[in-house]
Formats: sequence, C-alpha cells, structure tokens
Amino acid sequence: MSERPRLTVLSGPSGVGKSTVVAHMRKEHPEVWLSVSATTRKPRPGEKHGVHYFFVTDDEMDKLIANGELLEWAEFAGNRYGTPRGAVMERLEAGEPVLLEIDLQGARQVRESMPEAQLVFLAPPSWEELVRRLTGRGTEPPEVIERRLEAAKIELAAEPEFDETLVNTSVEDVARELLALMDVV
Ligand SMILES: Nc1ncnc2c1ncn2[C@@H]1O[C@H](COP(=O)(O)OP(=O)(O)OP(=O)(O)O)[C@@H](O)[C@H]1O
Ligand SMILES: Nc1nc2c(ncn2[C@@H]2O[C@H](COP(=O)(O)O)[C@@H](O)[C@H]2O)c(=O)[nH]1
Repeated sequence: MSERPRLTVLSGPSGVGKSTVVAHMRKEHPEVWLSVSATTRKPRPGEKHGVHYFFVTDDEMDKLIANGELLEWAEFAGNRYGTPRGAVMERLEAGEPVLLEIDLQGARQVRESMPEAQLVFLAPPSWEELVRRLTGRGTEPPEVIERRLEAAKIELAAEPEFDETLVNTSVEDVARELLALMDVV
C-alpha cells in the first residue's frame, strides 16, 4: 500500500497573503484539496458559505466542538475557527494532497494529533509590509486590525516551530515553492 501523503498546514500572520498564495496555486493545481473551515466570523463581501468558510452561529460551533467534529479549533481575534475532521480524513484516505490554512494555535494542535503533518510558515518580507497588506485589504476596522497585529507578533515569534518557512515576496514564487513542498510538482 502506498504511504498516505502528508497533510500540509499553512500558517502565518493575518494579512501575510496565505489565501492569495493558495488561490494562485489552486488555479493551476485544482487537485490540491483545501479544507473549508467553520467560523463564527461574519462573511466579508463576496465570501460564500461552503466555499470560503462554513459560516456558523456560536451554538453551531459549540456543537461541532462538543461532538468532536473538528480536527482542531481556535479563537482568533474575537471569532472561532475550526477544521471539519471528516472531510480531511476522507481526502487523506483517498490519497489527495490536503492543505489546511489555519492559525498558529490550530497548527500546534495538528502537530500534536498528526505528527506526520508538514507545517509551513508564511512570513512577510517585513513588519511594515505586513501592516500595509492587512490595512490595504480594507476588510477589517482599525480595532480588529490592531488585534490581528497583536496576534501577528506572537505568530512571528513562533516561526521556529515550523518545518519550513516561505517568505511571501512574490505570490508566484511562493505558490511554486509550496507546491514543491507538497510534492505536487
Ligand atoms: N506577495 C504579495 N505582494 C503584495 N501584496 C500581497 C502579496 N500577497 C498577498 N498580498 C495582498 O495582501 C493582502 C492580504 O492577503 P490575504 O488576504 O491573502 O492574506 P491572509 O494571510 O490570507 O490573511 P488572513 O489570515 O487575515 O485571512 C491582500 O490584499 C493581498 O492582495
Ligand atoms: N485554527 C484555525 N484557524 C483558522 C481556520 N480557518 C482560518 N483560520 C485562520 O484564522 C485567521 C483569520 O482568518 P480570516 O479569514 O478571518 O482573515 C487566519 O490566520 C486564518 O488562517 C481554522 O479552521 N482553524
């Protein structure tokens, strides 16, 4: 029997460009399966239920957690986020390359429960550029940006915990590097 492919976790501070890199990568390689998380955060304009996230109520999130349906979950900047366990396990069993885009707390939980997982940290070229990207995205009010930047300081300090670090200077370059780490190309 062939070895089960490793699960890859992509983490990094809010605004570093995780979603941008993953979207670019999946345009060329749709066979990379990206887990759709559940979240209590409200949708941003253009975000679709079941595509970008499963947008759930606090009660629904409580139930997902209580029923053990999440592989990992965390509270991040005032909202909860979690990875539905069933879909991830199905895809791994089917031999597909599986990617999770989650925060540091979630990455640490995956490391505990699935030590074979590959943890990749996406770093900004500089702190100033991270602030510019997060602010420039224009999706969060100033107080939420502040909370996310506070979290970013902790996340950047945790970079040595990861197996690999990619610096997001060029979306194209990082997408290529991530594909190589996932053994897709
Ligand atoms: N290499 C890059 N150079 C310049 N801008 C970039 C680059 N990568 C991403 N961006 C821009 O940075 C902003 C944040 O990117 P994105 O939303 O992908 O970040 P994220 O890490 O997924 O954030 P979050 O964790 O909050 O979901 C977006 O406006 C995006 O267009
Ligand atoms: N621990 C988890 N973190 C997750 C999950 N899904 C997304 N995230 C991370 O949350 C922050 C904020 O995301 P945003 O969409 O509100 O900007 C970011 O770091 C995501 O990677 C998850 O299932 N578990």
